[in-house]
Amino acid sequence: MDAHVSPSRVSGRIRAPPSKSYTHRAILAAGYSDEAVVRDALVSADTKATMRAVRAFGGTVDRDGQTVDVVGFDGRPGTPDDVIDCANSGTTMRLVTGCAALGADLTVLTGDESLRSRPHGPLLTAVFDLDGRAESTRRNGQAPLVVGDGMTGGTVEIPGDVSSQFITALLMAGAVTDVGIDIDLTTELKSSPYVDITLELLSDFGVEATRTEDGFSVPGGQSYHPVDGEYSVPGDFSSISYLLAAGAVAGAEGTSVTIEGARPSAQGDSAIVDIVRDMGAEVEWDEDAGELTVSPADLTGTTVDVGDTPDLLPTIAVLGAIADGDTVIENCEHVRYKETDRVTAMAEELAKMGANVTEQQDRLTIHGGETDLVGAAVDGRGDHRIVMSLTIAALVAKGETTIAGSEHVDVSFPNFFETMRDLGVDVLEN
Ligand SMILES: O=C(O)C1=C[C@@H](OP(=O)(O)O)[C@@H](O)[C@H](O)C1
Ligand SMILES: C=C(OP(=O)(O)O)C(=O)O
Repeated sequence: MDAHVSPSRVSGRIRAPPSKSYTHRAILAAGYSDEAVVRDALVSADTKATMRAVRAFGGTVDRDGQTVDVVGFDGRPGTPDDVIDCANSGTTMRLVTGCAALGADLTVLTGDESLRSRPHGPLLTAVFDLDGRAESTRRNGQAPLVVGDGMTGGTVEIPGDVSSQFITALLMAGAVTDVGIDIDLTTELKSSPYVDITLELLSDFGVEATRTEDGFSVPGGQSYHPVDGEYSVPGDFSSISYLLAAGAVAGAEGTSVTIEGARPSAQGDSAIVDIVRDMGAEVEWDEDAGELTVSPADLTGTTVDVGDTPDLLPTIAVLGAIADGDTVIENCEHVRYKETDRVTAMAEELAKMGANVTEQQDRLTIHGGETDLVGAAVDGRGDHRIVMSLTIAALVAKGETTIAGSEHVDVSFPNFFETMRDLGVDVLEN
């Protein structure tokens, strides 16, 4: 599907979708438990993949709107009857690999073309080092994966600069091994707030896990029980980044955009609030009410290290293309390992709209303010974040922008275009 976006002014009050990262973890943690209810869950293509995995391991998952009732497999995943399709979801594939490794038999994991091109090698090696089996069928560290053979606990070394999801996978699975898992990082950890999300969620499910001098540690022999049997998912700050950016660059004069569902949590991507402020927009955050209000402003360029916040790169790149002066996005090599290589994708797609962008392996510089953005035919590259960020660029471009593959927003923000329309955006999908 294509989205045809005309220049638009936005204002009004909308609600952010629930967090994808918390939902994945909560559904899988509920699977590891005997029974749990997940409230305010994100129901999207990616989180449905994690629900499928919990069912495949023998759990039941019943959904009524955003409430998900799970009867779990109580720490002992069964052998799936069929291959598990993780679709486009890296989080599902990595976290489910940890779980599948506990099984006495084998599980086969696959996904779409994008997911089958993403790296899993360090996690496969870690499972092998912990006496499980985890292999890439093509022996290149990429899915399809064959995983199982009863991973035991112990100490394992793993690099932290490919994906923090490997750490999350080992911590979640390690809690139900006999002896637990000590993880020693052999490199700096990228995306580290995502491990904080894991530690926070594990604690809410009654599972102890800690940071150590060398990495992380989870004792074994634990069981998952959420307080009162329930867990509520907070709003998603990666999704909020598009809404904040829309309000900052395309707000109707004298109006504002208010975003509900912006409760503080461990999400590193809440850094978008300070980034937008640094660029010159006025943002008020009522943390108790979970409400963000942003007013339009002329933005100026900034420098941002995205080591902890890779998913913000497409949003920051668009803000930079609209702001005056250079915006420098540093420490972004790991953003190349996502649904697409998002460093190249943003450089090339923004260039189609007239932006002047310099791409380096670990850095993206957007030379803003040199020319106005112009509407163009751009490609979302099958990547939800590329589609959503280009939509924000289109709000202020001269003329209509057509974004190919708009349906991919269903990965993390299924009602993205409805929300845009509610804010006053002129968009047609066909
Ligand atoms: O654990 C998570 O929920 C995620 C971790 C991050 O990935 P990496 O750890 O691979 O950088 C992030 O990009 C992804 O969208 C979600
Ligand atoms: C990279 C992302 O997710 P995942 O790794 O789960 O595919 C994302 O949502 O931007």
